[in-house]
Amino acid sequence: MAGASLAGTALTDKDGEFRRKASQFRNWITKDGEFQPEKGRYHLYVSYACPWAHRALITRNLQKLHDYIDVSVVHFHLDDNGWRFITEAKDDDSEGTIDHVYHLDRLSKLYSKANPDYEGRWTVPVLWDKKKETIVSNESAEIIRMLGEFEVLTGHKVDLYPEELKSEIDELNAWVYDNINNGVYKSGFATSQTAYESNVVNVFKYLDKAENILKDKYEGKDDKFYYLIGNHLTEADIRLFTTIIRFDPVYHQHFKCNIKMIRHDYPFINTWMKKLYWQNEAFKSTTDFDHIKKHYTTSHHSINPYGIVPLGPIPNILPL
Ligand SMILES: N[C@@H](CCC(=O)N[C@@H](CS)C(=O)NCC(=O)O)C(=O)O
Repeated sequence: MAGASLAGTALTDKDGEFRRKASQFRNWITKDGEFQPEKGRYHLYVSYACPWAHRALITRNLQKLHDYIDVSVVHFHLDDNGWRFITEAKDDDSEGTIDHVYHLDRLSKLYSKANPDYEGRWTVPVLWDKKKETIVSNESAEIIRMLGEFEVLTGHKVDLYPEELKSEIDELNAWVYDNINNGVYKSGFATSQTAYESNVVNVFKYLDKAENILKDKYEGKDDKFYYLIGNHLTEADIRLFTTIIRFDPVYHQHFKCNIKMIRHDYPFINTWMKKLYWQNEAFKSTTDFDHIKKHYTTSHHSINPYGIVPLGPIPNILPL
């Protein structure tokens, strides 16, 4: 399975449907477990293009972990051998960074180091343990929760999953994941008209649902808060944001999610996204539209064989 073509067809089942496989490294950082929070022990491997890795970058930023967990960024272009790193350090990260830990040229080699028999896909994000030389987790949903454990060292914690909101967050995360986060991929990677149509219609059904949640809360109010759940920024906002910020620039055309646009048709989601982006540095500083656009449009050859990167929409996100 590892190395299967990202052209699209090898990712779909016989019925033309894309079904995402479960992540395989599922350890947890905990105060008194095998993987304890320690300064400098862990390293985060990400792609700036990837919505799942973007969750981890936003959360690292919100939890103020810059001095605790370093980051390596893969090149935006993904090929049949997976993600790669640039091998000579450069002043900017427009094409990613070197692998700061091992100077590897391929992410696949990191997975082999953790488990030589690994047969899954070589995905980002990866939370790497430099002490045990293994992968703690390659599941973004769990990585963003465990970053909260560093509170014992930093004395700082933004509670993104507060006790009293847990069930509401879980409920929202579940349908957002299946129908929106993963829904855009199911639309874009579909290799039959039927699979595409049912998935794309479904994406918009659930965007409508998210729009109505925000509308019910904020219509007619000039509220400084603008969050999906309660009056708090929670992981639910982070998890929806990383898909919505990519929607007009990429998913609308590249994944053919073009029944509506966020900026024209979803005023409440658009305001919510713009507030997060323009008013919270953790969201803006981790969003790299160049990596995002170039990654999708140059990596999926069956969707865009010549790898032409579309110029629009201009701008990628509207001002507040
Ligand atoms: N369930 C994983 C999914 C991660 C994932 O699919 N990442 C994509 C990038 S957006 C990837 O690395 N794909 C490389 C490949 O499939 O070869 C998570 O949320 O952490």
